[in-house]
Amino acid sequence: MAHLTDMSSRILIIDYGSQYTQLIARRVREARVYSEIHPPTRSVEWVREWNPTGIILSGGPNSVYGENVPTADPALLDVAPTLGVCYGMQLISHLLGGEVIRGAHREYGRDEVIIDEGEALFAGFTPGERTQVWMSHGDHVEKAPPGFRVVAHSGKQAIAAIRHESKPILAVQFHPEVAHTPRGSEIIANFLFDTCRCTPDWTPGAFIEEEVAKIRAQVGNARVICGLSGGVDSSVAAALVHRAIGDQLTCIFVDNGLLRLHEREQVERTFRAHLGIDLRVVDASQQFLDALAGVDDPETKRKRIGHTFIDVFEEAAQSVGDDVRFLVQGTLYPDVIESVSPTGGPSVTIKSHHNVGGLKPDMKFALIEPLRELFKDEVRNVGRELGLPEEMVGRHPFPGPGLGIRVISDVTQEKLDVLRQADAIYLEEIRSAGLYNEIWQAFAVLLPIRSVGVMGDERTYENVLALRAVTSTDGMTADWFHFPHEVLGRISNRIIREVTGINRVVYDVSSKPPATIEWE
Ligand SMILES: Nc1ncnc2c1ncn2[C@@H]1O[C@H](COP(=O)(O)OP(=O)(O)OP(=O)(O)O)[C@@H](O)[C@H]1O
Ligand SMILES: O=c1[nH]c(=O)c2[nH+]cn([C@@H]3O[C@H](COP(=O)(O)O)[C@@H](O)[C@H]3O)c2[nH]1
Ligand SMILES: NC(=O)CC[C@H](N)C(=O)O
Ligand SMILES: [Mg+2]
Repeated sequence: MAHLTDMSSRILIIDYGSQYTQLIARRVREARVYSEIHPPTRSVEWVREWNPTGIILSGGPNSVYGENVPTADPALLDVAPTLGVCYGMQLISHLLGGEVIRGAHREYGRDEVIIDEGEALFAGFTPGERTQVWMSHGDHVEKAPPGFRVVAHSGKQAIAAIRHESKPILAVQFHPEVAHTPRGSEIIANFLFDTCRCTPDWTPGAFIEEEVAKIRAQVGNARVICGLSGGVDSSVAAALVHRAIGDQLTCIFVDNGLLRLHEREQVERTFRAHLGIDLRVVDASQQFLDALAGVDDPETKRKRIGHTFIDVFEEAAQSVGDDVRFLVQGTLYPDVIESVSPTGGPSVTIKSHHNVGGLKPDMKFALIEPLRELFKDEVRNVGRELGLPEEMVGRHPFPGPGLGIRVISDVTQEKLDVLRQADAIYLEEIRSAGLYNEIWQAFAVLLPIRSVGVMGDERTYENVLALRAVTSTDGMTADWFHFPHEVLGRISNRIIREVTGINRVVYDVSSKPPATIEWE
């Protein structure tokens, strides 16, 4: 890989706080062009100095006509070719004299746009063609600014894309960066290569070597522990760090009592079979149950779980050695963006992932998180490159807070046992129907709602279980999985028959957004 500073093309992404900003970076990365994300507070002089080949303005949660909202100096639009996305498009319109208003209905999820004419941003598309896109906005551009023309529209003539008549300023209302805009990468590539004339010479193939070098420099001779869950991210992080520092690394697997049926045994077995790394298993289930007793607020649960993890790691570190100064976590970008604002930009907290927003503030370790800017499927590829078996890299994600955020309301041992049993049947049936690899993630949720049923002529009054299964590539957007009805029927029958405490099963048909994958 050529060194970053030698790159002939560089894209500056300005983060207005969208959940998807890093996905823009990822698409640019996939097109083999170098990019960096920066907050909207960078001055025009700073940007000129940075010398971008092109600029992308991300989406964001604010409304451009609101007070104290992030904005841009209009002079920015003359520094380099610019593409505005969602809030970015609204901002360009607002700055240059167009009209942005709150719409009667908000548009969330799938939509279609019609390409109005032969526009370079849509090279490869046919004029008049309808193309599927992902929308997530409440405001819209009612009138394009003077000097702009509309190059795509949606629904009832709503403006979906605009371009300046003579300057390289383009904007789209939808999100080309998400996987649910199937031809979004082509649109971004058209901007990069047609409008910005970028050269595709940044290949991330040496990501591993670069990270290995960084980790060695950071760690020196110190000892390092890794929070290992057996999931994809921590296994890949462990393998990567092990490649860098070998025996200085010890992995700690915490049984937090919130794991799935037989998970502890399975993780130990797979890990020992495939990775020659020192592994310690710590049983901390009672500690987690105590921390969760009586808590039903999701954010409080997440923070208690996050803090308890660190307590457990700190204690475990003492048995590893006196000089444990670093904690490796398999944190990925979605964990970060949903928890905090990574660039100091204006994103809001959606949920505090236990390993980011839920961390203990006075923790003793410095963090090593080599995957912090990547997405799940990119991590899977790094894992394959490192030689990890498909059994590890192909696993469905399972969140650190585990069943603790799938028992809605307060967590007790009894509820966990009911959920664990139902969840195991659900996954067993998915596997035996041959659907495991078609689904990105599947799990059951125990609801604090009871309903009346009749079983063997007797009245029952028991809990409702919700099933969730989604398709996704990166966890940032997701769609509910379309199960064959007979499989759903079989799952429901088995759960109601075999699990005492559940007499009704429902299936969750919400996409993300506007829902999230987990319920809490
Ligand atoms: N039971 C556990 N024991 C030790 N560390 C854990 C445990 N659960 C989670 N962690 C830590 O928290 C991080 C984030 O968890 P997360 O579930 O996002 O990732 P993962 O478990 O590695 O992968 P996956 O998303 O495939 O489940 C993990 O990478 C790991 O470092
Ligand atoms: O390790 C984790 N710690 C957490 O606190 C956490 N919360 C959600 N998730 C997982 O992240 C992905 C996106 O989930 P959401 O759509 O619910 O935010 C899904 O794969 C979730 O299972 C977590 N993983
Ligand atoms: N996703 C976005 O960028 C949304 C922009 C703006 N907040 C709206 O709702 O229209
Ligand atoms: Mg996990």
